[in-house]
Amino acid sequence: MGFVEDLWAKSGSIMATIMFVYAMSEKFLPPHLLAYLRKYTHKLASFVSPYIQIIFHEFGGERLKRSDAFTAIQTYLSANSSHRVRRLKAEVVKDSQTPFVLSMADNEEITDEFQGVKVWWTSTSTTPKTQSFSFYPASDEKRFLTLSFHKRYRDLITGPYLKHVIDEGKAIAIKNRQLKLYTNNPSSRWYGYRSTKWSHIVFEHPATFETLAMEPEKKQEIVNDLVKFRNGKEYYAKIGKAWKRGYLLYGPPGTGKSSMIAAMANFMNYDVYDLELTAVKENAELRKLLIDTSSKSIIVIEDIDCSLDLTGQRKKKEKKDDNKEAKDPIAKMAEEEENKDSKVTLSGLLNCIDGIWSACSGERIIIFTTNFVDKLDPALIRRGRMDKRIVLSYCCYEAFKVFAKNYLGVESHELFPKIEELLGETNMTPADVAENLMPKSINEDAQTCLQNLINALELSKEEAKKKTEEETKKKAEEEEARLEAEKEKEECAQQEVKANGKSGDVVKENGFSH
Ligand SMILES: Nc1ncnc2c1ncn2[C@@H]1O[C@H](COP(=O)(O)OP(=O)(O)OP(=O)(O)O)[C@@H](O)[C@H]1O
Repeated sequence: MGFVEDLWAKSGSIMATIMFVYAMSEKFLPPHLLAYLRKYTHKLASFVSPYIQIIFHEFGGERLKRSDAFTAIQTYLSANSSHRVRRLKAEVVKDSQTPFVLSMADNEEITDEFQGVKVWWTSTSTTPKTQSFSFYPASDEKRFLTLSFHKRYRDLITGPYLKHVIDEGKAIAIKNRQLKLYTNNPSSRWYGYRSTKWSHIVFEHPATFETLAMEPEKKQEIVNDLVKFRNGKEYYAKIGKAWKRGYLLYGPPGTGKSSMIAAMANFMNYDVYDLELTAVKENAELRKLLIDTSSKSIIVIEDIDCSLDLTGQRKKKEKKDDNKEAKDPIAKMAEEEENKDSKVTLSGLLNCIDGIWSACSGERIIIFTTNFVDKLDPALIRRGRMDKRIVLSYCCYEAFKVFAKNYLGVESHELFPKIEELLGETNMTPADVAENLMPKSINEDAQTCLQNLINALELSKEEAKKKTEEETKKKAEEEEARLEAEKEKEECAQQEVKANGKSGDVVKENGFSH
């Protein structure tokens, strides 16, 4: 049995080799001989071999788009077998974390195993002898992967194995991909037509949930929420809703809103789209930008209270700037037309989010940030639109401990109780705590840094006390001035009454005298 299995295995490998030889001969034989060879090799192969071959071409029929299956299989094979193959090919791949990606070189063969069944993969490329001209750079080279396996395992290999290969290939690609930070450019106008698009840079923010200073329970709650969302594909499909989640982050400046967004993006491995609403001139443009976002992305609208005013209209400032730009009469007419009803409004924004993403596949997160939650329109923050609110506030003791561990490598210290006490007595943002705790030179040890923080907290407490005293004093002075003014007013009124009373007497007297 072992011998037979081995024989079959060998013949599978031989078949793969025949395919190479065949592919190589494509390069050198004249076309009419090649046609014969093709016909008879296939006949012979199918007659003698119990092996099946599946071919995956790099490009589809139109050769415009690289086949997703090919890419996923190549990623899977590169990750699982690059150490087993002797000849590798190095390619610069746009979105990869590494400078180049290694994959199996042409005409190499590797063996894979699935549930105890052996399969063989070969990579082949052919260059037809053609003089035809093409616009597509890869059009003269055909590359394909061939999978060979025993026909006994047809169901296992064409079903579960290929699914496993493609799923794993996609997962590896996501893990290895380089995150991007997109920003929308101010839209430009060309004879009445507006156009806008995203431009991107590599996203390399170092913030993670480990570096984020906040209460551990709150942090865990957010992580759990994200994991639930990420695994929620079936759930969202079942309830018939778009696979999206909205977060509202609010808190004073320097409390970690941007750091939280970066930590979320790194944790989820999602691209970030930083949507600058003030650069968007009309709802149609907003729609286009939202449609252009990829799945597995976080769309961020920062300082929402500054981007749209409370009635949902765009800020007047941008409108003024826009007028300056529109000197051409045609463009001016188009702009006047557009101004009638196409401004970016709050309802436009919300409808875009609800409507477009219901029709788009893939998962998306939208995050609004604000320093002033009370200023926001209730329509924006109502449940369903903003699924979760996250308050980021002044630094608490738990958050300080994260900084102490990350910045100084200390988890306990005799100065901790003093810091806990001071943090309870004064409001200091995490940004300021981080700034004060960070060693200023290599000579500063943990003790010095903690003492620096204590000094800063005491100063902050002192300043806050002084400010409160000044405010109290100011209020008292204002109250005194108000009372004084009231007293003066009363005295004036009394004097007036007196004066009027006297003149009344004169009138009376006069009346009498008449
Ligand atoms: N909770 C936090 N955890 C870790 N680092 C923080 C935190 N809050 C602030 N920081 C530090 O302070 C700096 C400023 O924080 P960040 O930009 O995230 O605050 P923000 O709330 O977004 O501020 P703004 O409202 O001004 O944009 C960051 O570079 C980060 O190092």
